[in-house]
Amino acid sequence: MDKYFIIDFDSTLTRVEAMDLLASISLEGKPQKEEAESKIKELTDLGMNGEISFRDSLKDRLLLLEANKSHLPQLITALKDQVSISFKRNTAFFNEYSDKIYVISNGFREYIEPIVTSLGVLPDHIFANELIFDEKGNIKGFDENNPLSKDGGKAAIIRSLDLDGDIYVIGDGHNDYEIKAAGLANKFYAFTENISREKVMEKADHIAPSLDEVLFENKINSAISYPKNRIKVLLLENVHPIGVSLLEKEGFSVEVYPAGLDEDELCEKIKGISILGLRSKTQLSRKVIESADRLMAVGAFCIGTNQIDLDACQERGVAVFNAPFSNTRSVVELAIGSIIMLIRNIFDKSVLMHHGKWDKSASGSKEIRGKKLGLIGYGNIGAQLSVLAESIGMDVYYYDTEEKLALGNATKLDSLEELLAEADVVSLHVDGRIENTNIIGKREFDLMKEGVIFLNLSRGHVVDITALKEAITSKKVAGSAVDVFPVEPKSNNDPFENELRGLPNIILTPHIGGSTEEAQVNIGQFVPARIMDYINTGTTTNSVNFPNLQLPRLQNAHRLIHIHKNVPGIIAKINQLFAEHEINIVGQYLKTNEKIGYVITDIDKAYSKDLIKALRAIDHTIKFRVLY
Ligand SMILES: NC(=O)C1=CN([C@@H]2O[C@H](COP(=O)(O)OP(=O)(O)OC[C@H]3O[C@@H](n4cnc5c(N)ncnc54)[C@H](O)[C@@H]3O)[C@@H](O)[C@H]2O)C=CC1
Ligand SMILES: O=C(O)CCC(=O)C(=O)O
Repeated sequence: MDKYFIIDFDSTLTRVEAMDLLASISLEGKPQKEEAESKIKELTDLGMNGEISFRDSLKDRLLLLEANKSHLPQLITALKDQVSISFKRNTAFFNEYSDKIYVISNGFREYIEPIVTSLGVLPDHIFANELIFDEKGNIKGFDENNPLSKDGGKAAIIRSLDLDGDIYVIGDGHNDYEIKAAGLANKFYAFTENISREKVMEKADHIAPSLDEVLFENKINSAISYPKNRIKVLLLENVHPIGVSLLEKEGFSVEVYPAGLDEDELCEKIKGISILGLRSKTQLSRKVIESADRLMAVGAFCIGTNQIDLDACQERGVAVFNAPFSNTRSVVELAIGSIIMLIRNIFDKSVLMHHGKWDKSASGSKEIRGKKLGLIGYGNIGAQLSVLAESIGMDVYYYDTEEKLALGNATKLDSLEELLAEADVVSLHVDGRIENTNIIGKREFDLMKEGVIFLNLSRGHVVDITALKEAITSKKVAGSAVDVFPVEPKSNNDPFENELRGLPNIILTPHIGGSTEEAQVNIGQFVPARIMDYINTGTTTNSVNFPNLQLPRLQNAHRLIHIHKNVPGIIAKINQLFAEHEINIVGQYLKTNEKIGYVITDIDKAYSKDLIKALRAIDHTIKFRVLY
């Protein structure tokens, strides 16, 4: 059975309503411009939603336009730039299916024809209204005998065409739906790439956020390998709106959830999800990863990735990305602020003031100048804190399990014990790997100086909380700032339970070290960019569990992405298949880590389905995808 595609023009084939554009040209410099333009938009919407008769909407809009024939060339030039993005990239569809595509519009042939014929639509497959001009070229009306100037006009045209086959209507307006309502189409696709009209979407058989979606649904080759709207993204834990909007703009279907989810909830929610975004609260366990059926990438909208089972992700070919330095500065600033507040006992004094008590005294209150700051963990945060603390007069000492370059005048120490014995202020900046559980406990507090200030802004489980409580109670620790806890509430609505509550000179903060507007914007931009690079090109730069490969943009080629278990001989098998299928390789990139191999092969356009099947069937293949 032949398939015919009936395509609407305004807001479907082009991103705009041509009449709005004509108004902005014809009313340029006229005092009534703004008012007339908004009236035209309103009339367009009322007509498109089926709230007023189409003919009335057209008549009233034309009157407001005050347009002339001389405005049309400018309109046509502007419209050429406004062809919808997914239509622009699918010109091959217009060429291949030219005898099956009709553009039927209630707009005007005078500007529609030059645009759609340039895409490959045949002139006798264009049906539209026609303008009438007076002797001065002013638009004075339209041909009222044209069926498209009447309500139900589109259906009348289809009826007269008497097409022998299935009919698919693609449009954004109620008048497009009417073709289906009249029993003349098999399917109505509500096209939402440019505008989403609730009333139209409700009636659609299928929502099509792009032409690619229609082509994919109809098993027709499209310019991209997979419609983006089919890629579902789940963003948990209040990811910054900028991240949400970047992923939406890319065309993904994005769902947001304000809090974290527990394991069972997530096992359910993750079904069908291709990209998961989370922060520090959500535990992405092996069980969850094994419940995922489409997961391709995880974005940790934070630095730490200890909440994610990275091995399980790797074994399933799921690439994990984080934001390794987007909130570094924010944590450092909170640490500096906390040190000063604690060493002056400001918080307790402030609380007393709120209760009406004036306690002016210098006792136990010190400057930080000349005090020894001991940093445990000298990574991005530790090192930046080192520089800032030194610039305000502290002497910095650090201990790191890795070899790290001392910045400024910082002194590297060879053991944790040395550091604990030396420091007036101890600040923890290690990562949350499981081996770091309780690295600071009773023994370590005992090794610290009397009256030490102790900060943990890294991860809750690295400190034994009971030991810290005892150290505070016994006055061994004179002040402490704790931002992270072994158990943290899932959302702002859940209570905070912890034995540190109510102790003196303790700053408790709800895991907000990285929660500044600047950091969240940085993260919201950084992580989606990595994910989109990965989805669109296969690039894995900054992935925390995949071999890092920076790939060139695809040009006139197909990219085959093969993720496999790192066992000998896979690349040989891949290339043997290319040779057997006489495939010309235009570029190949390979990187492995201990567990997986990541092979990207760019090939000439021609390849067979058998090749793809054979590549997928290679033993130890974890994931395979094609990009074009
Ligand atoms: N409170 C908050 O809101 C935030 C907390 N964080 C936490 O801070 C941690 C550190 O962040 P970055 O400095 O960016 O990470 P990083 O990975 O650059 O640095 C961590 C450093 O700790 C060292 N290290 C690990 N275990 C150690 C041990 N047992 N003893 C001594 N050194 C050890 C590592 O060798 C590394 O140099 C993150 O992993 C995250 O858990 C990060 C951002 C915000
Ligand atoms: O802001 C968050 O949710 C987590 C911050 C954090 O701990 C991190 O970046 O590792």
